[in-house]
Amino acid sequence: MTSQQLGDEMTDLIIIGGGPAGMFAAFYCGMRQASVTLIESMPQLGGQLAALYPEKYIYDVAGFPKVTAQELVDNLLEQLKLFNPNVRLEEKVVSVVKIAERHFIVKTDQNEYHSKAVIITAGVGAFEPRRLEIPGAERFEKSNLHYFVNDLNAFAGKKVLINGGGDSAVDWALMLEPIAEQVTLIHRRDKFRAHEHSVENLMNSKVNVVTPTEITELHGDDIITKVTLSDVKTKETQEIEVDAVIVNFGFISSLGPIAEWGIAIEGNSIVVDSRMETNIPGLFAAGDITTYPGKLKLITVGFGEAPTAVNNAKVYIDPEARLSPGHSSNMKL
Ligand SMILES: Cc1cc2nc3c(=O)[nH]c(=O)nc-3n(C[C@H](O)[C@H](O)[C@H](O)COP(=O)(O)OP(=O)(O)OC[C@H]3O[C@@H](n4cnc5c(N)ncnc54)[C@H](O)[C@@H]3O)c2cc1C
Repeated sequence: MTSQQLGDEMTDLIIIGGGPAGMFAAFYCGMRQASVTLIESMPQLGGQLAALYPEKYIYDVAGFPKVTAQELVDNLLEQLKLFNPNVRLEEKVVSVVKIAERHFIVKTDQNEYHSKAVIITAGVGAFEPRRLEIPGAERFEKSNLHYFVNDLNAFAGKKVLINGGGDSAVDWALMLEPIAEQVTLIHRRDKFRAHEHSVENLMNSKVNVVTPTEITELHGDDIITKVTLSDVKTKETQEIEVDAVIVNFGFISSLGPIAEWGIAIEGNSIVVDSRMETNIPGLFAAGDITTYPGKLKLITVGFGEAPTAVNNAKVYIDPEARLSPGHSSNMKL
């Protein structure tokens, strides 16, 4: 869904953050025939749902008695594809500046975008994986040190070392075990935090589980070829040969630069009015990032705030436009 639409081209809206609120807001732009660029710092859309709890069931989204977080994200993706918006992944927004009425400049760590209005749906801030704290480790991030698994088959026939003790680490180990030549899972504690059922499957699988162990050295020039593992208690070390290292220590998030954009902030949240507009006209916000009296940080609330923000942004962009979108059931798609 990504496109090369970059630089000076002006869109009606830029949406910052591709969690559920941002995804639904981007879809809703299509409902109002507003052009949009959706920018997300992670390699995937879905926000907290995809990053933190993809396998968990959610019970409080209207119309879904029970849905896993990933299924909800997949459905949002399908809905989003209806209008095929411009989606920019792995770009972190670093600044938003209003240079004139109906003209914002949004800079990411890679590009500069222009739009008539902006909606911030940045949740608890940009997510980043918690990284391996070994000097020089970052030089392998472009080759075989991974913090995400997007394609299991990329590890086919390989010797894979996975480091982590939560659900993702254990799930990846179990999913890769039949595909990879060998899977070793290490964790610095003896006990895994993952779901008991997954841990039981792990212990009955062919995954080589080594605990309490941590990585102390990565060897190789452009790619990691060998890893030194150290027993956390005895400090005994061993070296193992690897083709790939996958680290899952969870994610960290922070409001980061958002706090410096001149927007009224209360605690870690952006103050909005009943139009979901911030103190800067034309700059709106929706979802977990917002605050107002009685605010609830729930997916379903973000799903309501997103259309409110888009419809009001539409009026900001074109004061002649109607606020009310009419009923979607009257549309012919
Ligand atoms: C374990 C867990 C279980 C939960 N269960 C439920 C539940 O059952 N029901 C419920 O209603 N809610 C639940 N929640 C809360 C729910 O996940 C949040 O309310 C929801 O994710 C908020 O959506 P959002 O789109 O506002 O923000 P987020 O999901 O946080 O998404 C924000 C996105 O913006 C991106 N971003 C931030 N800053 C930038 C930037 N500068 N540049 C680019 N991208 C940026 C982030 O990377 C992120 O992907 C749960 C939360 C957790 C952690």
